[in-house]
Amino acid sequence: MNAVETDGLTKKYGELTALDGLSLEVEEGELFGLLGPNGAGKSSTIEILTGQTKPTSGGARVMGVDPVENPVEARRRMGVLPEREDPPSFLTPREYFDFVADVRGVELDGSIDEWAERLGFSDKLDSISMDLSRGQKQKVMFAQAFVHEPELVFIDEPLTNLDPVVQERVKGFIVDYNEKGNTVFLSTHDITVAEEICTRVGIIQDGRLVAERDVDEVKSDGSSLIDEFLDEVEA
Ligand SMILES: Nc1ncnc2c1ncn2[C@@H]1O[C@H](COP(=O)(O)OP(=O)(O)OP(=O)(O)O)[C@@H](O)[C@H]1O
Repeated sequence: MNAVETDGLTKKYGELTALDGLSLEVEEGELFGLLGPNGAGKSSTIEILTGQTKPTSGGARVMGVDPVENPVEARRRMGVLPEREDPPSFLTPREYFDFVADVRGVELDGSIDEWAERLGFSDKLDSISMDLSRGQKQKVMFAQAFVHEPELVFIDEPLTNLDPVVQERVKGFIVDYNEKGNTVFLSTHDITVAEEICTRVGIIQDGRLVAERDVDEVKSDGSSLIDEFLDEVEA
């Protein structure tokens, strides 16, 4: 089964066309990277797939569910790290994780302390979230996407604001999570990251999918994703 499908997705914000008939498929078990320059439509795509906004036209399915018609059901089957969202200002990270676990119907059993240890925010678990740095907030948001161990995770620009040590840990975690059989759909403008961890990438420009590449095939052809990307984006 496809974990993600979109069919002719179009998204307009007033006069501006952010997505222009985007069709793509991601199979279960892939670590798929939606790669594209600033403003290409990556976040708009993820926002539709995760039921945060509706397309102007076209359709989508995630794990067989229509996220436009059934956003609550679709959200139950996925984890989401949105690009532009913070933990609630007046909750501590611990309180926020308790809330997320409650909504997802899971027991945390100390996993919060493990997450905090892994990503390096143990000393902030009981601080009010509004006092956290940008990167610390991002770590909390990254962890909340995984607490219920979803089979499908959307992560929008996962590494922005993170220091290099944490970036390495986050990349390693994403790869391990995918190797356990879960599907990961990430968006990034960082070609090096896509080449390092993704199994397949789709290149998006001006709201259209302009190319798809199997990352191992690109490497075994002796090519690099940056050359492929520049060819497509300049074309
Ligand atoms: N709520 C909105 N209102 C108006 N225009 C928007 C809105 N959200 C996005 N856009 C516009 O839609 C286009 C696509 O934006 P989107 O955030 O999807 O791109 P992106 O590929 O995620 O970019 P980036 O890498 O810079 O985050 C951009 O031109 C952006 O300015």
